[in-house]
Amino acid sequence: MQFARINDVTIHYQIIGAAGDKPVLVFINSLGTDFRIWRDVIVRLAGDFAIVLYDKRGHGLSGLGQMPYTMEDHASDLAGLLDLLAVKNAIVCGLSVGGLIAQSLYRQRPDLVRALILCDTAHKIGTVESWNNRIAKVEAEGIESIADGILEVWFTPAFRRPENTAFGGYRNMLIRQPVEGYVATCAALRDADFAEAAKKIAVPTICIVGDQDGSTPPELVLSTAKLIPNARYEVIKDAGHIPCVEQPEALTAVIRAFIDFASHGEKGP
Ligand SMILES: O=C(O)CCC(=O)CC(=O)O
Repeated sequence: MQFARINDVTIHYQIIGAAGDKPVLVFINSLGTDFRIWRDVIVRLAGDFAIVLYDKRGHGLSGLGQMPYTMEDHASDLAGLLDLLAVKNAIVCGLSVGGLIAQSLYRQRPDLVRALILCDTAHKIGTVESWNNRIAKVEAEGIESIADGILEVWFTPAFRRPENTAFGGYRNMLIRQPVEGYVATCAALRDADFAEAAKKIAVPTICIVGDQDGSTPPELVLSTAKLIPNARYEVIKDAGHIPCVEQPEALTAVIRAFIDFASHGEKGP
């Protein structure tokens, strides 16, 4: 287990594989999850890449830090971690709020980013009203009070079968996140709108979405892909908001093909 002190917050991270001449791939998790959601993708990529995983502040084993949070605070934590690890020119893959952190990182520190994989995310997610309602409910009644509704957008009905033990495990992951970190990240989501910044992204980018994503549906993700010059767009079948859990094999294939394209200019997906 590895921990670093970045911007006065304890950040929990993991590195798999030494960089050497391998490309560095950074993964950023979504709201209410920690970096274990990437496990089934990582095991398919390890060996070919140096992989950096971390829990954003307020999630997993990372600390809470100063409230309130902005998307720029989250991105600054990641920049600090990559500086500490002497990583530059990484391929950065973010899921949902992780994708907004990736976009913010690119704005703050373009030297750290050589390509973007924006997974089940957008230039803007939700409305001020929807986030304020969620914040009020979670502050009053806890994360468990909204868990069933959240899990419906995270996963397809096939995954949500009661006998699927993984489903129960991911429910535990959600309801065990710290309320303060969850709520502060909801506020950062509420306040982030990267529509103008998206038009200025000048690195190879792919926008990926699960066909049954109830949080950032395909039409929203496509609208973001259309803002980003030359961005690719790919739909993962039979997946909700978290394809790295539900369809890791298909997602890994799309990631590999995109990296191949971004690295060699070959025809991607
Ligand atoms: O998943 C995220 O990072 C934010 C989008 C969202 O609201 C999904 C959820 O309901 O947990």
